[in-house]
Amino acid sequence: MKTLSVIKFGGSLTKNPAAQNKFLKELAVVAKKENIILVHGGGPEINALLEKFEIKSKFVNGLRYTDAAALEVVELALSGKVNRALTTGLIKNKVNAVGISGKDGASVICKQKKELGCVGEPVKVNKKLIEVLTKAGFLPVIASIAADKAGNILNVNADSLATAIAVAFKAHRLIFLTDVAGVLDKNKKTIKQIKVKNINALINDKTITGGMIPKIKGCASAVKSGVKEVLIIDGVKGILKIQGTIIKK
Ligand SMILES: Nc1ncnc2c1ncn2[C@@H]1O[C@H](COP(=O)(O)OP(=O)(O)O)[C@@H](O)[C@H]1O
Ligand SMILES: CC(=O)N[C@@H](CCC(=O)OP(=O)(O)O)C(=O)O
Repeated sequence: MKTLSVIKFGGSLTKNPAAQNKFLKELAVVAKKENIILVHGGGPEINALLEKFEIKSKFVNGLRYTDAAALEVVELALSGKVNRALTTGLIKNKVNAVGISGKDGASVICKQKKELGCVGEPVKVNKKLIEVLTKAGFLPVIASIAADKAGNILNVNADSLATAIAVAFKAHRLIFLTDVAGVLDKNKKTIKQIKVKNINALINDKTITGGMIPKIKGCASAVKSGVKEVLIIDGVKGILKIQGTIIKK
C-alpha cells in the first residue's frame, strides 16, 4: 500500500515562481509513488490583495487578526488565486489535482478564535470528501479556509490545517515547505533536529517567532499524535532532496 504524505506549501513560496514551478514538477514525481494531500497558505497574496482593498491587518503570534471585510479578501486570495494557480500547475504536470478548501464537504470544522475575529482553529476533520478524491486517484489541493459547525466561514492558519489533516488521516509524513532552510538558530544556522520537549524554550527565548510559531506547534502536535516523519524544509531546495529540520519525540 502507498504511504500518505501531507505536504503544506507555504504562501511565502508563491513569491518565488521558480521555486513554485520546481515544487509542482517534483510533486508530480512524488505523487506517482505516494498518496499526497496538498495544503497551502498564501500570506503574501492575502497581504497584496488587502493592500489593494485598503484593508489593514495585523498578526498576533503568527496569526492574522481577520475582520469580516478581511475575511472576504482572504478567501479570494486563497481559494481564488493561490489554489487555482497550484491546481492548474499540477494539471499541467499531468497530476489529477482537484482544488477545494477546508470548508468544502464540511471537511474541516473549526472553533472560532473570537479574539482574532473570523479566525478558526480546526477541531474536527470529516474525512469523506478528501477520501473520495484520493481513492479515485485525485490529488486534493486544500486552501486554508474552513467553517465552524454552523457553517460560518473562518480564516485558518494553513499550518494548523495541514496538521489537523495529517493527524486525522494518520499520515506517514507531514512536510512544511517554507522560504527558509528549516528552523534557524540565532546565528541563522539550520537546526537539523528538534525534540518536542525543547520547542517551548525556542519560542520563549525568541529563536522561533512569527510564522514559524504555528508551524513548530503543528509539528509538536503531529509528532505527539503519531505522525512518523515531521519536517520543516527549504522549499527552494525542493522535495526530492530534502533539507531542513526534523522534529522528533
Ligand atoms: N527560528 C526561525 N527559523 C526560521 N524562520 C523563522 C524563525 N523564526 C521566525 N521565522 C520566520 O518564519 C518565516 C516562515 O513562516 P511564514 O512566513 O509564515 O512562511 P510560510 O508562508 O511558508 O508558512 C520565515 O521566513 C522567517 O521569517
Ligand atoms: C489565521 C491566519 O493567520 N491565516 C493565514 C492563512 C494563510 C496562511 O497560513 O498562509 P502561509 O502559508 O503563507 O502562512 C493568513 O491569513 O495569513
